[in-house]
Amino acid sequence: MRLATEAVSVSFEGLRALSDVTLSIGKGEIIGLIGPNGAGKTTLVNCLTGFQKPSAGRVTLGIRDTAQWKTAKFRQAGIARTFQGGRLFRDMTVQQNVEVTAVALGLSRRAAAHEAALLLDWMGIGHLRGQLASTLPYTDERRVAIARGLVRSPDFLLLDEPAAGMSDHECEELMSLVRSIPKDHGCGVLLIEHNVAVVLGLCARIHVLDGGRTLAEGTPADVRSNKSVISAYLGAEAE
Ligand SMILES: Nc1ncnc2c1ncn2[C@@H]1O[C@H](COP(=O)(O)OP(=O)(O)OP(=O)(O)O)[C@@H](O)[C@H]1O
Repeated sequence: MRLATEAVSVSFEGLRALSDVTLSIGKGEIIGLIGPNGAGKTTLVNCLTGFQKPSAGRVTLGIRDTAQWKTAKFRQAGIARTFQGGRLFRDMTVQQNVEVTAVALGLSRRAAAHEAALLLDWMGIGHLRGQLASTLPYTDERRVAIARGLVRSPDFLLLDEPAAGMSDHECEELMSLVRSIPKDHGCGVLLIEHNVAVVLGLCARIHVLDGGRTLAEGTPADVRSNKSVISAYLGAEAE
């Protein structure tokens, strides 16, 4: 099963945020989504997760067209995401933040508590269970957000710049967890990440957006050698 956009376009009052973008993610794959600020990366993730309806084109999950789906249905159907800001419930503990998602997705309180504990341990933050979300450093906030995304084993997890603002070391730690998500949780991952070297090292395929359009897509080797990517975006980093 694949999660896909087919020729998706999005316009905001005349501004073309996305034009004709076709992309797909398979279960078990890690796909990188890169591009300069304003390229349309978050808008594409919003389309894939039901937070934005395309102005044209389709978003499909397997053979299902999602056009009539409400936002909540995407998560119930196994498409999870994180947000740039983390979006935790600040007055709840770390454990409660994960539990409420599990309850919202149909687990009993008891099963939700169990699953939350397992996921927090997997993320390496089990010891923070009782801490209020408002007191967390942003590195741990992002981990809690990913744990929430993994509740009830989604088929796809879309991560919107989970490592933004992290040090190289923190980013490396997080990316080694991201790398093991397909194996340990059985889902496909789409990763937005500004550090091109990280994406090239982690992702089987990479999609490059620029000004809302697909500039290139392919393996890290394809992207690294693509002339328009080099001149428009990668510059010296690709040399
Ligand atoms: N709700 C909205 N209303 C109007 N314009 C929007 C809206 N959301 C995004 N845009 C515009 O659409 C374009 C694409 O934005 P988007 O956030 O998808 O880019 P991005 O690649 O995720 O950027 P960044 O790397 O800065 O997060 C930008 O010009 C942005 O200003």
